[in-house]
Amino acid sequence: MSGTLVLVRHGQSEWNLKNLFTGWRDVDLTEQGTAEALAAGQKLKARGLKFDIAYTSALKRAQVTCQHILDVVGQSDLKTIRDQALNERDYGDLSGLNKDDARKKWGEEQVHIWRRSYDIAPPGGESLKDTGARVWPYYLHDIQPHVLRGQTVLVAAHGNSLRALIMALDGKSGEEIVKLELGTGVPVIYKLNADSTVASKDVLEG
Ligand SMILES: O=C(O)[C@H](O)COP(=O)(O)O
Repeated sequence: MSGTLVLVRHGQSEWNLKNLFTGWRDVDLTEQGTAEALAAGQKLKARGLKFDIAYTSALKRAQVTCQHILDVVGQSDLKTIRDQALNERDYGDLSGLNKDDARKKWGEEQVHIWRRSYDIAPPGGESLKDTGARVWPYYLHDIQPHVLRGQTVLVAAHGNSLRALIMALDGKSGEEIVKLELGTGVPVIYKLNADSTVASKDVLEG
Protein backbone atom coordinates (compact mmCIF):
# COMPACT_ATOMS: atom_id res chain seq x y z
CA MET A 1 0.00 0.00 0.00
CA SER A 2 1.18 3.46 -0.80
CA GLY A 3 -0.37 6.87 -0.04
CA THR A 4 -3.72 8.61 -0.02
CA LEU A 5 -5.26 10.99 -2.54
CA VAL A 6 -8.27 13.07 -1.50
CA LEU A 7 -10.25 14.82 -4.25
CA VAL A 8 -12.84 17.47 -3.41
CA ARG A 9 -14.99 19.49 -5.81
CA HIS A 10 -15.38 23.08 -4.60
CA GLY A 11 -18.53 24.04 -2.68
CA GLN A 12 -21.47 25.66 -4.48
CA SER A 13 -20.37 28.84 -6.28
CA GLU A 14 -22.35 32.02 -7.00
CA TRP A 15 -22.70 30.92 -10.61
CA ASN A 16 -23.70 27.34 -9.75
CA LEU A 17 -26.54 28.97 -7.83
CA LYS A 18 -27.44 31.31 -10.71
CA ASN A 19 -27.26 28.40 -13.19
CA LEU A 20 -24.57 30.09 -15.31
CA PHE A 21 -21.80 28.36 -17.28
CA THR A 22 -18.68 29.16 -15.29
CA GLY A 23 -15.56 27.48 -16.67
CA TRP A 24 -12.53 29.73 -16.11
CA ARG A 25 -14.54 32.69 -14.77
CA ASP A 26 -13.41 33.39 -11.23
CA VAL A 27 -16.45 33.48 -8.97
CA ASP A 28 -16.94 33.21 -5.20
CA LEU A 29 -18.51 30.48 -3.11
CA THR A 30 -22.06 31.04 -1.85
CA GLU A 31 -22.88 30.72 1.85
CA GLN A 32 -24.00 27.18 1.13
CA GLY A 33 -20.73 26.55 -0.72
CA THR A 34 -18.76 27.73 2.30
CA ALA A 35 -20.80 25.40 4.53
CA GLU A 36 -20.14 22.50 2.12
CA ALA A 37 -16.40 23.17 2.18
CA LEU A 38 -16.38 23.27 5.98
CA ALA A 39 -18.45 20.06 6.11
CA ALA A 40 -15.93 18.37 3.79
CA GLY A 41 -13.22 19.39 6.24
CA GLN A 42 -15.20 17.91 9.14
CA LYS A 43 -15.63 14.59 7.33
CA LEU A 44 -11.91 14.39 6.65
CA LYS A 45 -11.10 15.41 10.21
CA ALA A 46 -13.44 12.68 11.53
CA ARG A 47 -11.34 10.18 9.54
CA GLY A 48 -8.22 11.50 11.24
CA LEU A 49 -6.69 12.57 7.93
CA LYS A 50 -3.58 14.76 8.00
CA PHE A 51 -2.26 16.11 4.73
CA ASP A 52 1.35 16.43 3.57
CA ILE A 53 0.60 18.83 0.72
CA ALA A 54 -2.41 20.37 -1.01
CA TYR A 55 -3.10 21.20 -4.65
CA THR A 56 -5.75 23.50 -6.03
CA SER A 57 -6.56 25.40 -9.22
CA ALA A 58 -5.95 29.04 -10.13
CA LEU A 59 -9.61 29.82 -9.37
CA LYS A 60 -10.78 31.14 -6.02
CA ARG A 61 -13.80 28.87 -5.54
CA ALA A 62 -11.42 25.89 -5.39
CA GLN A 63 -8.72 27.78 -3.45
CA VAL A 64 -11.16 28.93 -0.78
CA THR A 65 -12.62 25.42 -0.51
CA CYS A 66 -9.09 24.07 -0.06
CA GLN A 67 -8.32 26.61 2.67
CA HIS A 68 -11.58 25.91 4.54
CA ILE A 69 -10.75 22.20 4.58
CA LEU A 70 -7.22 22.85 5.81
CA ASP A 71 -8.52 25.22 8.51
CA VAL A 72 -10.96 22.58 9.79
CA VAL A 73 -8.35 19.81 9.93
CA GLY A 74 -6.00 22.19 11.79
CA GLN A 75 -3.50 22.60 8.93
CA SER A 76 -4.12 26.22 7.88
CA ASP A 77 -0.49 26.80 6.90
CA LEU A 78 0.04 23.64 4.87
CA LYS A 79 2.03 24.08 1.66
CA THR A 80 -0.56 24.56 -1.10
CA ILE A 81 0.25 24.60 -4.80
CA ARG A 82 -2.05 26.52 -7.12
CA ASP A 83 -1.95 25.61 -10.79
CA GLN A 84 -4.25 26.37 -13.69
CA ALA A 85 -3.73 22.81 -14.94
CA LEU A 86 -6.41 21.92 -12.36
CA ASN A 87 -8.87 24.62 -13.52
CA GLU A 88 -12.43 23.82 -14.53
CA ARG A 89 -13.04 22.92 -18.17
CA ASP A 90 -12.94 26.12 -20.19
CA TYR A 91 -16.52 26.72 -21.33
CA GLY A 92 -15.40 29.19 -24.06
CA ASP A 93 -18.18 31.34 -25.50
CA LEU A 94 -20.76 29.77 -23.18
CA SER A 95 -19.02 31.18 -20.07
CA GLY A 96 -21.34 33.56 -18.25
CA LEU A 97 -24.46 32.43 -20.12
CA ASN A 98 -27.50 31.03 -18.31
CA LYS A 99 -27.83 27.28 -18.97
CA ASP A 100 -31.62 27.54 -19.61
CA ASP A 101 -31.16 30.52 -21.96
CA ALA A 102 -28.53 28.51 -23.85
CA ARG A 103 -31.02 25.64 -24.21
CA LYS A 104 -33.59 28.08 -25.66
CA LYS A 105 -31.04 29.44 -28.11
CA TRP A 106 -29.31 26.25 -29.28
CA GLY A 107 -31.75 23.52 -28.21
CA GLU A 108 -31.70 21.00 -25.37
CA GLU A 109 -29.73 18.39 -27.32
CA GLN A 110 -26.92 20.67 -28.47
CA VAL A 111 -26.41 22.08 -24.97
CA HIS A 112 -26.40 18.56 -23.51
CA ILE A 113 -23.73 17.58 -26.06
CA TRP A 114 -21.59 20.56 -25.05
CA ARG A 115 -22.02 19.77 -21.37
CA ARG A 116 -21.81 16.00 -21.35
CA SER A 117 -20.10 14.67 -24.46
CA TYR A 118 -16.55 13.48 -23.97
CA ASP A 119 -14.80 14.94 -27.00
CA ILE A 120 -17.02 17.70 -28.42
CA ALA A 121 -15.94 21.15 -27.25
CA PRO A 122 -18.29 24.11 -26.84
CA PRO A 123 -17.43 27.03 -29.18
CA GLY A 124 -14.05 28.47 -28.17
CA GLY A 125 -13.76 26.10 -25.18
CA GLU A 126 -12.47 22.69 -24.13
CA SER A 127 -14.02 19.24 -24.35
CA LEU A 128 -13.61 16.96 -21.34
CA LYS A 129 -10.96 15.15 -23.38
CA ASP A 130 -9.06 18.45 -23.79
CA THR A 131 -9.33 19.05 -20.04
CA GLY A 132 -7.96 15.58 -19.34
CA ALA A 133 -5.04 16.27 -21.67
CA ARG A 134 -3.79 18.96 -19.24
CA VAL A 135 -5.03 17.52 -15.91
CA TRP A 136 -3.66 13.99 -16.24
CA PRO A 137 -0.04 14.87 -17.17
CA TYR A 138 0.00 17.40 -14.31
CA TYR A 139 -1.28 14.73 -11.93
CA LEU A 140 1.31 12.20 -13.10
CA HIS A 141 4.22 14.65 -12.93
CA ASP A 142 3.38 16.73 -9.85
CA ILE A 143 0.80 15.03 -7.64
CA GLN A 144 1.17 11.27 -7.98
CA PRO A 145 4.84 11.16 -6.89
CA HIS A 146 3.79 12.41 -3.44
CA VAL A 147 1.16 9.70 -3.15
CA LEU A 148 3.61 7.02 -4.24
CA ARG A 149 6.00 8.20 -1.53
CA GLY A 150 3.28 7.34 0.96
CA GLN A 151 2.03 10.87 1.52
CA THR A 152 -1.57 12.09 1.92
CA VAL A 153 -2.47 14.68 -0.71
CA LEU A 154 -5.49 16.99 -0.95
CA VAL A 155 -6.70 18.14 -4.37
CA ALA A 156 -9.47 20.76 -4.30
CA ALA A 157 -10.65 21.41 -7.84
CA HIS A 158 -13.68 21.35 -10.14
CA GLY A 159 -16.43 19.10 -11.50
CA ASN A 160 -14.80 18.51 -14.85
CA SER A 161 -11.11 18.62 -13.94
CA LEU A 162 -11.85 15.98 -11.27
CA ARG A 163 -13.99 13.97 -13.72
CA ALA A 164 -10.96 13.79 -15.98
CA LEU A 165 -8.78 12.56 -13.10
CA ILE A 166 -11.35 10.02 -11.90
CA MET A 167 -11.74 8.72 -15.45
CA ALA A 168 -8.07 7.77 -15.58
CA LEU A 169 -7.86 6.53 -11.97
CA ASP A 170 -10.97 4.33 -12.32
CA GLY A 171 -10.15 3.24 -15.89
CA LYS A 172 -13.53 4.48 -17.16
CA SER A 173 -14.35 5.23 -20.79
CA GLY A 174 -15.30 8.73 -21.98
CA GLU A 175 -18.90 7.53 -22.30
CA GLU A 176 -18.95 6.28 -18.72
CA ILE A 177 -17.29 9.27 -17.10
CA VAL A 178 -19.69 11.88 -18.47
CA LYS A 179 -22.48 10.15 -16.51
CA LEU A 180 -20.66 10.70 -13.22
CA GLU A 181 -22.05 13.68 -11.29
CA LEU A 182 -19.67 14.74 -8.58
CA GLY A 183 -21.36 16.54 -5.68
CA THR A 184 -20.01 19.88 -4.46
CA GLY A 185 -17.92 19.42 -1.31
CA VAL A 186 -18.05 15.61 -1.47
CA PRO A 187 -14.60 14.14 -0.66
CA VAL A 188 -13.42 11.14 -2.68
CA ILE A 189 -10.64 9.23 -0.95
CA TYR A 190 -8.33 7.00 -2.99
CA LYS A 191 -5.68 4.73 -1.55
CA LEU A 192 -3.09 3.82 -4.16
CA ASN A 193 -0.86 0.79 -4.41
CA ALA A 194 2.88 1.25 -4.85
CA ASP A 195 2.47 0.52 -8.59
CA SER A 196 -0.01 3.46 -8.78
CA THR A 197 -3.10 1.29 -9.24
CA VAL A 198 -6.13 2.04 -7.04
CA ALA A 199 -6.31 -0.05 -3.84
CA SER A 200 -9.56 1.47 -2.59
CA LYS A 201 -12.00 4.31 -3.25
CA ASP A 202 -14.34 5.83 -0.73
CA VAL A 203 -16.89 8.55 -1.58
CA LEU A 204 -17.94 10.49 1.56
CA GLU A 205 -21.48 11.39 0.57
CA GLY A 206 -24.20 12.64 2.89
O1 LIG B 1 -18.21 25.41 -15.20
C1 LIG B 1 -19.38 25.20 -14.82
O2 LIG B 1 -20.37 25.82 -15.25
C2 LIG B 1 -19.65 24.13 -13.76
O3 LIG B 1 -18.70 24.15 -12.80
C3 LIG B 1 -19.74 22.75 -14.37
O4 LIG B 1 -20.67 22.81 -15.33
P1 LIG B 1 -21.35 21.52 -16.03
O5 LIG B 1 -22.19 20.83 -14.99
O6 LIG B 1 -22.15 22.13 -17.13
O7 LIG B 1 -20.23 20.67 -16.55
